[in-house]
Amino acid sequence: MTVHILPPDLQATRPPPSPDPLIVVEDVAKRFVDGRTGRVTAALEHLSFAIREGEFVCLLGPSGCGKSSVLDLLCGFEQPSAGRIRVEGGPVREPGPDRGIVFQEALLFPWLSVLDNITFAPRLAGVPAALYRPRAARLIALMGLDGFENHAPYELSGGMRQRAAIARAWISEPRILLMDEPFGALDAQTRLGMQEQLLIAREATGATVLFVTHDIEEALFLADRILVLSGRPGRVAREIPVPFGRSRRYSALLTDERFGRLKREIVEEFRAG
Ligand SMILES: Nc1ncnc2c1ncn2[C@@H]1O[C@H](COP(=O)(O)OP(=O)(O)OP(=O)(O)O)[C@@H](O)[C@H]1O
Repeated sequence: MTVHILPPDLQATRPPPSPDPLIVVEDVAKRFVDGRTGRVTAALEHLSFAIREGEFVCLLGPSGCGKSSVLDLLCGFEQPSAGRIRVEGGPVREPGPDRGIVFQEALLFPWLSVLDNITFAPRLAGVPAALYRPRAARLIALMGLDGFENHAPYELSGGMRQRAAIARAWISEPRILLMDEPFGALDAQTRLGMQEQLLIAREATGATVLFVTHDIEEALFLADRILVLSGRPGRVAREIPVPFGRSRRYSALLTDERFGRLKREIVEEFRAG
């Protein structure tokens, strides 16, 4: 896959990073109550972490440990049962343009073209076409979707649909990108290309990324820091700074002895529960 470098006009114009964390999660619990039976499911308990501006953090944990619930809280789809969540210093009450979201399924509107999907948010917000059109064109090029602007989502491959979903999340210049296993449904080769493209785009935009995955190698390849969640109810069992710097090649990591060591350590952490 061609990897495009983000052009300067797509680089977000932001104030210099603040020394205060951009995202703060403090002793958060999330419990779901079944309205019919009254049964309570504790998804998260005593969850605390902070993320600084510009960091790429992976939330890594086994299935069902509450990873998606963390993103739902940060998006504002759900409210915590206990504890506090602050984004840019304020509480999260609802979804907002400061937080772009990419789910495992691309969730494009099937009746809209690729271009109309990507430009959905600025059109809804009444942004003039002269402002968002050039930006959309560059994102389409960046994501390797040239020539597919007028295609419907069903005419795209799974990888292309996901790239369109990322472009849609990125068009509003979100300060934070929340990604829930976005490459989980892709084949290994497409996935690798997407991961490399994401790292380049993140580097160029300076966006803060919280990326949920259950794939240890994916977390080690992408993250500046990994938060390993415990089994349900999820809390941070371990925090791992990733020592590979920002310009990464997957092939180089595979021969790095630290990669194998960290992978073994995380596997042990999973086994310990
Ligand atoms: N809306 C909901 N109502 C009731 N229970 C829920 C709801 N959302 C999540 N849960 C429960 O909370 C727990 C954590 O779910 P969550 O989807 O956050 O885990 P996850 O780590 O993202 O899982 P996976 O990796 O399998 O997607 C699970 O036991 C799930 O059944």
